[in-house]
Amino acid sequence: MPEQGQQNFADEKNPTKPSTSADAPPAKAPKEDSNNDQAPRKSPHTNALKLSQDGKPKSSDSKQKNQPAGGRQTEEDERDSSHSQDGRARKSPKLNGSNNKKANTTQETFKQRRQDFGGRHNGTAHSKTPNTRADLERIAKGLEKTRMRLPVWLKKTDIRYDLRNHDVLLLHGETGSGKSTQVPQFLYTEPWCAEKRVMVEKEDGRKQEASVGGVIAITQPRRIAAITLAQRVAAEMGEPLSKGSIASRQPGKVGYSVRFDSSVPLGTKIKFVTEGILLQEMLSDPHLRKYSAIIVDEIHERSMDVDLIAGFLRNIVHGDKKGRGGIPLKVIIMSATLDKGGIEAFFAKPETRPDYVPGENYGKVLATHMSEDAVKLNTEEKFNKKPDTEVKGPIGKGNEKNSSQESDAPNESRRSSTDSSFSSWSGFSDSSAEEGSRAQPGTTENGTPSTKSGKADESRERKKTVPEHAPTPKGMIEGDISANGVAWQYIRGRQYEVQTLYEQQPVEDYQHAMAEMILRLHTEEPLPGDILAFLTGQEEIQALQAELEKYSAMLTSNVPRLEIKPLHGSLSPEAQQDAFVKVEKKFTRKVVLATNIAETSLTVAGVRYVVDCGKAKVKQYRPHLGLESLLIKPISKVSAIQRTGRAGREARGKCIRIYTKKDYQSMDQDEKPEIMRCNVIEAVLKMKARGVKDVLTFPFMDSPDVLYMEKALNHLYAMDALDLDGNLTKVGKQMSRFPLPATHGRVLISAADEANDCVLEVIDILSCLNTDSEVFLQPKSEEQQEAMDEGRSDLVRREGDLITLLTTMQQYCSENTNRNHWCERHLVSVRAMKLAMAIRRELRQKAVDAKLLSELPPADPQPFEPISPGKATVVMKTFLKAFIKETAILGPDGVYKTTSGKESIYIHPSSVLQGKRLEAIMFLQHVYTSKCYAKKVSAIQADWVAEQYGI
Ligand SMILES: Nc1ncnc2c1ncn2[C@@H]1O[C@H](COP(=O)(O)OP(=O)(O)OP(=O)(O)O)[C@@H](O)[C@H]1O
Repeated sequence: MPEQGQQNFADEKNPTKPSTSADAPPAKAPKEDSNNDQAPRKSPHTNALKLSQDGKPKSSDSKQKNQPAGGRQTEEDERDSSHSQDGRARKSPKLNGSNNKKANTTQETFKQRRQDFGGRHNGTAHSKTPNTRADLERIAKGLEKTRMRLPVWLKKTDIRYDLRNHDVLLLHGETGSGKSTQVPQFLYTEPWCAEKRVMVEKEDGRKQEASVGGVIAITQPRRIAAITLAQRVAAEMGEPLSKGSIASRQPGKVGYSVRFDSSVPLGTKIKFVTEGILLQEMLSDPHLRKYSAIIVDEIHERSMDVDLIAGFLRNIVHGDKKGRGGIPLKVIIMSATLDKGGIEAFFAKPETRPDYVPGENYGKVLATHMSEDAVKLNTEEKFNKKPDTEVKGPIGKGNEKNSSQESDAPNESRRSSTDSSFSSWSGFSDSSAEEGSRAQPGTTENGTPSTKSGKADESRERKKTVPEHAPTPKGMIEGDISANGVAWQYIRGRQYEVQTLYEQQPVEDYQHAMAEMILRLHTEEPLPGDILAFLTGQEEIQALQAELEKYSAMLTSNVPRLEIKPLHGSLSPEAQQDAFVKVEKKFTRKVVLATNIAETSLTVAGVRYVVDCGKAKVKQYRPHLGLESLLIKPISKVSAIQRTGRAGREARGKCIRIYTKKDYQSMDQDEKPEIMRCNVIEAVLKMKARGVKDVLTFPFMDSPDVLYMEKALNHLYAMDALDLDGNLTKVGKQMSRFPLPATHGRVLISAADEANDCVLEVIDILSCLNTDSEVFLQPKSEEQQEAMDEGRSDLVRREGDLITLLTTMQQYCSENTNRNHWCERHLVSVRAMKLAMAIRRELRQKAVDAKLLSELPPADPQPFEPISPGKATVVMKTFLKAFIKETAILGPDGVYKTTSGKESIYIHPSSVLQGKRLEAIMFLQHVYTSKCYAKKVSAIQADWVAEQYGI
């Protein structure tokens, strides 16, 4: 459901920016998702699944056995299939395995293979933690061979060599080639990476001795990637990675730091961080003195934060380095879908590219992130190989007609070798075939050298062997060998190949098609081989999970069990980690249903099949309304390639795209950078807080629209964060130090004014607003609605949602028996409340540090005292200071009109004020679908608005 980004703490990509979480409306809510206006949901296999009298699925007709899954069209062939003309009516998959004898006899092999497959301690979430150094070393030893087979290993020497001679390296390597896990390990022992004591220049020009360097930071767009990569790298290095405060007292080389969770052992050399955390660190360490190198991973995502980081890094790289005592900061930019030319121009020494001007490059220098050729290389050419290399092994049988023959006559009705793999569920993979399918590093699957220069690269590799911990050996050139100062490496090949399949015809209902495909894969593909499916949001995931679980219960005993795991931003970190755990149960296949949170960086243990719906929720700013909306849109080619790359990481795999090849070809090359389509108020505040005087001349790869910048500057000025000269005021400085969206920070500061004196109340409300999911669970039926109305009657306040949230938090905290039961009774989310409590603790402490509170309040539980109407008015007026533009007045026609744009707006069904006719409202969020809904609504008076506008 598209909606305005909810401001929240735990947003994956940026802890201080609006969340993309969406909540399901109550049963009686109108259909909101205009982008998702589809026919009523059908069960998967309505055409297909035949149930016997006892409700169990019957086997479908034997013809089905030979049909390709969903009549897919591979990259190189089209064929007739079980599709009807409209491409939707696939025939039934067999839900009772056709090869149960093989299945039963191979269960032992399966068990064995699962152990070989990586074991428990491979850096994925696991149930048992190794205790001793010896355990850790054993695990690391076990992973060594796998590491050395990664394509990036062939480039180890080149990478080291380049960074001894350049400050910037662009690393373009295919998904799964080993960039994120191996590159920091190649570099942390390099001589330039040692910590040094030097004289640095302070902001006031005075000199002082300080430590510079010693640590490598690797930024990730999402917290889950930062955590799982740190776990993996720690496992590969035989290093401990404990949680919480113990971690900071224990020695170790690998750590991570994300919002609300960090593990940074003593002596950390490699630290995975989210982009937001690195920006936060720059507040106190603008020269990044702690670091010898910053690796910016997945730059293609072009989040607002990564664009800011790139600009700051460019300034450090080309600056005078006095703040670092003359020690250069190495910058490594990595992606599987890298815009090489554009980023190279951006980081090049300015004197070498006098024609290059940062700032207006989207669609020109910086577009596109990948050249068409590179995309081709990653997709079409890759799969256009000789059929025997493509289909041998566990997925295909390798004995059918080859696909190149078929591609000669694409319209003929025939089965390709690839299709055969969808014939029926047929037991377990053949390990020898599996081994055979492994693409050797540096070679393509048919054995030819994979790097562009092939043998030349290998001999260069031999010549330039740099032993660990060694100074530059003879023969290696010291000094800057590239005039523009930017080195570039390309890593071709991933460890295992992935075959891409398309729909033959556009699907009418992608959710239905996804369900059908998942079941089809499950019933026809051998184990092991988990499935990762990409959907657009939480509601879709929940609906599909319910559907699959229902069908799972109907599977006959000779078909593996299904274990469904959701993976989206609104889940707790623990619940997210659950999706990464290898399935321990026998004869079971894991199906992970994910949003684009899993699109880049991640290796989800066990996954061999990816099913991609081809869509995602995208945030869009409308400056004239001052509103931001989430819309479901087709993804870009770059995203499709990244999603495909989630398969083929532990074994060869398949990616099934629930769209046609034509759809793929018509996709945009890449996503417009966030900074060009979103509200930039957070970015402007961050720049100002880090000393950028003129934000319009900041070296952005792509500059936001001047109108967006002006809006942001005006808004900050209206909130007293900037003075007339555009300098940050005391209020602005305080705002930037709170881990909150700018508007929320402003409210908190106003709350401390003597006239308001409501800091604790405001913190309670902000804590609830900044969780990553809704505090109130939505009823799913009429009965639940009734139960909820009754259960929540003591929480609901006529002043609206903010005061209702305050009452909820206060009652929850006063509960001294069982808080979980309390949540259950009130249909309140236990998880959201736990997170809200963590945020509350942090905000209270920060409020004391910022002197907004004189001391910490007494510990809970405290007796509950309902807020008085007078105080409630004060609290709402405090919010109005930052949300004056988010107000609306009731018109004579009974419709609210926004005070800033005179747009019609309606109270969302989830609000306690829904259906109420009030003089005026203030809303903190909105959902823009078929019409504009206001969320988090408060009942206010029109003269408060006039007062605030100074009318
Ligand atoms: N948590 C993990 N569990 C199991 N294997 C892993 C894990 N993380 C990485 N690997 C293995 O290491 C390989 C390389 O992973 P890595 O993340 O370094 O690749 P990458 O080139 O950065 O990929 P991408 O561009 O998709 O982020 C994976 O293909 C997988 O085989």
